[in-house]
Amino acid sequence: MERFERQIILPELGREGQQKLKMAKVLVAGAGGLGCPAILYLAAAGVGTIGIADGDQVEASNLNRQVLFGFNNIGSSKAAAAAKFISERYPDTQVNVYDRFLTVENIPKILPFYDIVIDGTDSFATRYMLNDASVLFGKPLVYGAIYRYEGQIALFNTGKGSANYRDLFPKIPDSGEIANCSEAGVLGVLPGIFGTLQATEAIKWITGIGELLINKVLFCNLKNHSFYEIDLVPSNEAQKNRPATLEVFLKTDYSVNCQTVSDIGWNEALESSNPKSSVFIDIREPDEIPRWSNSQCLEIPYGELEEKAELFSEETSIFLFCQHGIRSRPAAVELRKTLKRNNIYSVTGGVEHPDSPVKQLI
Ligand SMILES: Nc1ncnc2c1ncn2[C@@H]1O[C@H](COP(=O)(O)OP(=O)(O)OP(=O)(O)O)[C@@H](O)[C@H]1O
Repeated sequence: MERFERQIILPELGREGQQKLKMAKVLVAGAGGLGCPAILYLAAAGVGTIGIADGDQVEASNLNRQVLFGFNNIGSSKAAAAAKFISERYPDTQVNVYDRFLTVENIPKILPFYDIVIDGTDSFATRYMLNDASVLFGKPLVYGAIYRYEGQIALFNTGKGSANYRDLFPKIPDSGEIANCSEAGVLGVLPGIFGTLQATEAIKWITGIGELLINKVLFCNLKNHSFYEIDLVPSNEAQKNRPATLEVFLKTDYSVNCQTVSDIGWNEALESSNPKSSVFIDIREPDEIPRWSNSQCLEIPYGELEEKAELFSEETSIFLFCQHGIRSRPAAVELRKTLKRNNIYSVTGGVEHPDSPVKQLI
């Protein structure tokens, strides 16, 4: 009781609210930038059972924001490392570890056990899959997403008339349209703020405190301190592609809907390329430096790419690169669509990547 004294004295929470938290079961999908702070504050607040699902391992580049991990965790399962962190500090929290990615096959066995789910994942395929599962199993979903200095959060699927992810994004974007943290970068505190807001929304839903973000999306931009909300109107039209039954859900291949572009690293691209059957194309503007003088590399700025790419035979693999790998991704998506073939790649990290031959020449 002493551990929760400061929140029990909150008039709206009290012993009753604390008991509700103790009885609550929250599933956190993804123990990454959003998931880590969410898990930490849920446990600190006294949520009785937390499920942590993630099939990934800790990398050094995660440490600026995934605050449950340190250098000693590099290479370990994120779900197991997060669970260890929590169990050591809050032995009164029951932690269930799912050290695997959530999929259409495993989520029907996991989700029904929980009261609410927090989405801390980073792929469209998973976001739509989690959303559709939460509707099918009648579980509220706390949505959160971040980009560079901005983020958004909402509470979906709390019952009849409550909007879900498909009302916010009816059309699944091509994965290349929007960069993720590894391409766009992220200030570590941003997922800290949004993961904590997600935990807050879950705690409010469990205890019945305050107003919930139902049919609303909250946005925040850290650069100019703007916090604002928009209304979200549920629509039947947005729901037409959502599997209506468990049977259809189990057969849905979410990764097919999210068209993926094969990103390729410099080392793999260089190894698999050969002058007769592949070409590297620098899609930057001519004044961008450093340049790569290599017989296998052509310089075709993004704007001229579509018309000139017709010149390459179907067998030629095309490796597109730019400064950081941000423009080459949508360029590869567009070119794959135009030329109707898949042997077109975006080289991860562009010329600024440490493995890039251009960087190594400097
Ligand atoms: N289907 C899924 N089930 C469970 N966890 C998932 C699923 N898809 C993605 N995740 C996890 O969501 C987390 C998202 O974290 P975050 O956005 O911070 O990115 P990251 O993948 O850890 O790092 P980076 O994008 O920099 O490589 C990751 O740990 C990832 O493994």
